[in-house]
Amino acid sequence: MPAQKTILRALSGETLPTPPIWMMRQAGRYLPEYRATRAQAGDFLSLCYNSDLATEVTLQPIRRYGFDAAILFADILLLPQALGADLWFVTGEGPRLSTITDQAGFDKLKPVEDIHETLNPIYQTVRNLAGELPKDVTLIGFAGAPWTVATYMIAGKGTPDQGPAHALKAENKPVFEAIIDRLTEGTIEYLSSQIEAGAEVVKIFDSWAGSLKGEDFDRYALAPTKRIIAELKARHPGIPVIAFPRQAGDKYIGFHENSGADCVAVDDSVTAAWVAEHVQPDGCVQGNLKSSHMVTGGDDLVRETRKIVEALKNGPHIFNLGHGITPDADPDNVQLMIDTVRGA
Ligand SMILES: Cc1c2[nH]c(c1CCC(=O)O)Cc1[nH]c(c(CCC(=O)O)c1C)Cc1[nH]c(c(CCC(=O)O)c1C)Cc1[nH]c(c(C)c1CCC(=O)O)C2
Repeated sequence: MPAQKTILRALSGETLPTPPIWMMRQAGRYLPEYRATRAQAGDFLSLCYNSDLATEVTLQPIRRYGFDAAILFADILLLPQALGADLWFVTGEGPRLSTITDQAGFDKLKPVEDIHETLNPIYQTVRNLAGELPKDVTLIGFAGAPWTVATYMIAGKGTPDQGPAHALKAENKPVFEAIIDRLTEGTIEYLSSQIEAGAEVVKIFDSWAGSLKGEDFDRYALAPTKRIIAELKARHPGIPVIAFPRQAGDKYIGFHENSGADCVAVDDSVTAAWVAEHVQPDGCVQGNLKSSHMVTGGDDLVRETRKIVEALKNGPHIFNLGHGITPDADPDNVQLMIDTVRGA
């Protein structure tokens, strides 16, 4: 067998002497070179849809740090936009979308086969990256999980408790479930096209999975993710999938098997020792350093990084943060984390 990339080895269940490493939001505002390219593009969405500049910002953290994986530069909210929702970003506040709260709103969405018209530039970014990345670096494509994307489409913005989506689920289940289904089918097509363009792994971000409890979690976080993974693996045998049901708590236990994911990414609300005991026996895990260490650095960063590497060293592990790096992070702290993981 040819020597494989370290991320792919970990995803196939191999325990490596040093965990491979990449970082959520590794291309982002904490990097001066990202801010410069974003200014050149004009704004965030123009950057996402400009394949050349999106390729450039994806490569920036690879050049600067030599991460083991590159993640496509795009956003989980491009899919609702491709389905016909209006999308814009308010500086300092975040995303805004036209809202869907009833059947009439749902009926305005486009059919799934129409998404590619909008998303073609994203596939072009993937093709560019497949050609330009160093040969030991793995290319990760991604999408949001249906529940998380639906919370933005229903509220029209990010919400602390996903209240509007929970309300629609309670008051108009048919429309709520129709949105989940359309997103599930759209996500299958979107990720399938990324894989055809050259993504070697795909990740499903369910950032708000933790606000679904009990049966709701199984129905609206787990089941759509399972359906997406099953269909992707049927179409692209062997494609590895990372699932990130953020803040799933006890629902992290068994998530590999229940969803079909090759790797479960864990946030920082659980300890690495707990993950080693309850989640890693089922397969590769990814995580889970607190993002705030990228701001504060120092001995705490080194100690906590070592603790995670140590706790997860007896099974397949990809080192990462528990959530995205924040704009106020110090780029030198990222280097310190990488040096600590690699034992430099
Ligand atoms: C919920 C969510 C979104 N987008 C994403 C999620 C799921 C992961 C998570 O929970 O963070 C995922 C995402 N967003 C972005 C990526 C690119 C790949 C990466 O480097 O990780 C990925 C994987 C770029 C981005 N997406 C966004 C930025 C910042 C945009 C800018 O340059 O101003 C980046 C680099 C904007 C964005 N996009 C979104 C929000 C809420 C915001 C505003 C918040 C913020 O400003 O950080 C939606």
